[in-house]
Amino acid sequence: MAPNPPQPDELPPPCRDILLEYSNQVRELGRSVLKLMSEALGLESNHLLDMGCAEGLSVASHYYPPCPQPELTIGTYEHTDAGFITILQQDQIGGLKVFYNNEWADVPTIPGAFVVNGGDLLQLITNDNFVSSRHKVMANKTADPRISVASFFMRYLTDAPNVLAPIKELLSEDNPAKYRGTTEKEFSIYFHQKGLDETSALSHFKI
Ligand SMILES: O=C(O)CCC(=O)C(=O)O
Ligand SMILES: [Fe+2]
Repeated sequence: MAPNPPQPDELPPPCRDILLEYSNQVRELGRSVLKLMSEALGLESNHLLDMGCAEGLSVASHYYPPCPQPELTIGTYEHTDAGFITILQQDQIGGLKVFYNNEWADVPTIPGAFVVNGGDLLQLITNDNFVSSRHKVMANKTADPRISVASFFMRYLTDAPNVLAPIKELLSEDNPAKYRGTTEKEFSIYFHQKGLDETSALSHFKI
């Protein structure tokens, strides 16, 4: 949806208007979250926005059919997201788990609430101040399918002028940069080549 939005007639008519409206609204929400994250890091509130963290947006809808034998499979394999943040809307079915305090925890379904996952590029530019969340989706035996909408903040496979590296204000002699500089394009190409597995794309960029 950004920086190169589709032509409306490229989107399926049943979700055309709502998808365009949703992505505008979710982009605003993402901008607010990124401002709060900048402040939490002790930076100017526009710092992450000025680095381009809200310039790219891809929206993916997921449909997980009910599964008669969920113990034999998985909905989405464990992974971290590549970008800065992901704003996720899940329905009431549940099944999303996040790796927290060394164990897999259920992410409760709360009507009207969004889940915000930090991604690998956020971890890279914050030099591990924010760590990307490992998450996965379990298959469900429920009568209804599970539907989720994930909004990824990143310019995937797109030329972006800026080089991304750990933010200087967060570094010190005792806390040197842990990652080399990269671009959203280089990072996303590497992330996709690697595929979704338990390994982190970040190790490829470690100094
Ligand atoms: O369906 C979900 O709740 C999560 C999907 C997900 O992790 C992703 O699209 O990266
Ligand atoms: Fe994900």
